Amino acid sequence: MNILDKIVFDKRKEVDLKKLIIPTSQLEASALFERPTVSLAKALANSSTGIIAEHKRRSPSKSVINQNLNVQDVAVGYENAGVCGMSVLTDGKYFGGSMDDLLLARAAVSMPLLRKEFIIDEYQILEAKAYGSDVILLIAAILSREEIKIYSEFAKKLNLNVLLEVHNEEELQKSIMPSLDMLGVNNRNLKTFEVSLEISKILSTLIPDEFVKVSESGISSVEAINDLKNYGYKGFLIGENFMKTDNPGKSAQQFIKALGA
Ligand SMILES: O=C(O)c1ccccc1NCC(=O)[C@H](O)[C@H](O)COP(=O)(O)O
Repeated sequence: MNILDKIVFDKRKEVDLKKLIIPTSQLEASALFERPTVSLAKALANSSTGIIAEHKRRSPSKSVINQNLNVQDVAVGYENAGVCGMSVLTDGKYFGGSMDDLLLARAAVSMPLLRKEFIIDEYQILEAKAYGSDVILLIAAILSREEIKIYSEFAKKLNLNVLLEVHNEEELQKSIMPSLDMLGVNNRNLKTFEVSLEISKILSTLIPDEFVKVSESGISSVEAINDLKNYGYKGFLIGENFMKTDNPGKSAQQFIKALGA
């Protein structure tokens, strides 16, 4: 099994267990379920910087990145830095995240929040909404076209934005459909961890204009962003580059200042 297979294997067990503990009726009754959501796609389309900053304690590829930070401090720092939105990893086993991270971030900021998760069940989309998320991530490598359609249409009914993530042409071709808001190209191969920004450049011409284009992973320089902008990218998801520092908000602020957009 590669790492993605392992994550999905564990995720199925986790979701089955959660369903027994918190029924969907309880998720739907949560106060945040009625909260009007904020569009990340619109924020990116109207931005000249396009940064989506991530909260990421550890990862399968890098092990520990930073376990010493308070998620609310990180969220407020990112918002004050002027990022367009924040990605909150909620997977516990492989990334050290939690649903509480999402809830705490939601309580601290008003910018769009992306639940960064391995979604394989509608239950997780209800959970995302109940815990204050504005956006869900769907990963083409772990979903069929039919599942992408069902989950993205379900998310749209809940007024959530959908970011669909691909890593190669085959994943992109099978995924294009009107119920997506943003198409993200992950520069990291989630099976081998190899990172190349060239993937974003190669796939850029195949992404229809109606979708906001997002480049994800391995981005650590202003030069890389300025280069990717030439390929039509409006969003840039950055995790480790900010999270490896003592003050991710300040790092994001300096990065955005250097972008000078
Ligand atoms: O980051 C990993 O090692 C990883 C491994 C397996 C599945 C997903 C993984 N990462 C999720 C992400 O897509 C990134 O956290 C995100 O794009 C930010 O990447 P980076 O700026 O390189 O931290």
